[in-house]
Amino acid sequence: MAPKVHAFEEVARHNKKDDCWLIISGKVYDVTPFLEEHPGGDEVLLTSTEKDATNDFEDVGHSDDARATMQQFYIGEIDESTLPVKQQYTPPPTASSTAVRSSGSSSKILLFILPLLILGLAFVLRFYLKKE
Ligand code: HEM
Repeated sequence: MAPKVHAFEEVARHNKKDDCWLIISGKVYDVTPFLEEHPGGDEVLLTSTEKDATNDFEDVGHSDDARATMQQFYIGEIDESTLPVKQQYTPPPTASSTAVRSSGSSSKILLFILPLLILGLAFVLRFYLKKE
């Protein structure tokens, strides 16, 4: 029989002590009956719900025994396309960097306009002084 494919949203709803599902290496496990027996405690299992717990599971370096034990809790596969995409953190532009950028461009304009203004003023003064 083909394994049942679960959507992430559905799996994520099973996040309680009396109803706890985990996603590990693309597979879904209903570990509810194992919570009390888990040598690492029930809390770590509960905090590994609502996400892909593969890293959490592998980071501990579980034994082959643990991997054999988990088989009895297997209830299907996760629909990978429904897993939330890990967002890459891109820091927003800081106030100082935008200030530098904008002050940079406005000072360039000023550098261009200032000599023209001075030149214009010189012409106007010359015109009036000649008249007098
Ligand atoms: C179906 C899933 C899981 C099964 C069957 C399982 C089983 C086991 C077993 C049998 C042990 C004893 C040590 C060993 O044999 O490796 C253990 C320890 C432990 N597990 Fe899990 N585990 C599962 C998932 C998880 C997850 C998702 C975490 C999250 C971090 C976790 C965290 C731990 C921790 C912290 C220990 C204690 C390690 C120590 O004190 O040495 N386990 N687990």
